[in-house]
Amino acid sequence: MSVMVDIRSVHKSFGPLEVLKGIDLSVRAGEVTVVLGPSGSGKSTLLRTINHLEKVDRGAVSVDGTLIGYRRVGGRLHELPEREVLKQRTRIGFVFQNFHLFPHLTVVENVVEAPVSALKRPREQAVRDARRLLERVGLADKADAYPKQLSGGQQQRVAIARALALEPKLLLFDEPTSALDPELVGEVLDVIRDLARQGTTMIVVTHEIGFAREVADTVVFMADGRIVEQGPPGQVLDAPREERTRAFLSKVL
Ligand SMILES: Nc1ncnc2c1ncn2[C@@H]1O[C@H](COP(=O)(O)OP(=O)(O)OP(=O)(O)O)[C@@H](O)[C@H]1O
Repeated sequence: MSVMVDIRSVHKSFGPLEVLKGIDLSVRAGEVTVVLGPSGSGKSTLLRTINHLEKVDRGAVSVDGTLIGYRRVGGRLHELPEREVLKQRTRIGFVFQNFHLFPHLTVVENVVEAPVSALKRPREQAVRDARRLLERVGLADKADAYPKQLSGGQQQRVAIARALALEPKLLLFDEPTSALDPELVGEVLDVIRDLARQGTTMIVVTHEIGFAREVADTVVFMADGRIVEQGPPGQVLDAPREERTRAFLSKVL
């Protein structure tokens, strides 16, 4: 299977605080990687470097064979112009904890916005595609509602449909269920589970251990800016080698 994400020796600091301290990670196409770790360990920052919402200080991030944000010229890295970064970013779907929907747009308009503006898709076609995607996440009947008329779980499913509208080669989820009431978590995880079954390449930051066990091909455990453990869920979740992983799992399980 081809490599979709290749992260090499990535370092990132915010002022004096070193948040990523040399991350190496490889994600194969069609696989689901779940990232676990205590608060502040660098999980969100890692996701944000993958679609270049954060620039790395050192190291390299490639997605589908293209260095995001950088170009290698004669062995040295040169930054890509912002326009090219934006173009690459449109092929990576990002689903945030707090949905980030446009409140003044209806559900279908939220889904249509990016393909029309970023991919220059004709609006009529984008609306047809959007309605199909809304059906896929179980929200066909909410297409003309506004976000505030939906539950948190429904809003998050709209956010997933919106990410899918860009036909991304990679989907990133940053704690997609942590802002939801417990009874709404399942409906969002069901959608992600379906995407996994269809072979969507995903990196999911979450504290949902049961979900990780069921869906992940690889579980990555981060602590203090480093990946301290990674492997199949049976290994990392059931037989962790690291004391920090054991302590974390005993708290969240
Ligand atoms: N833009 C920023 N400016 C300054 N510090 C930041 C910035 N973004 C993140 N940090 C700091 O970097 C560290 C890692 O943050 P990050 O959000 O990546 O951790 P996390 O593992 O995702 O945590 P959580 O589970 O709480 O979301 C934290 O100490 C955070 O305060």
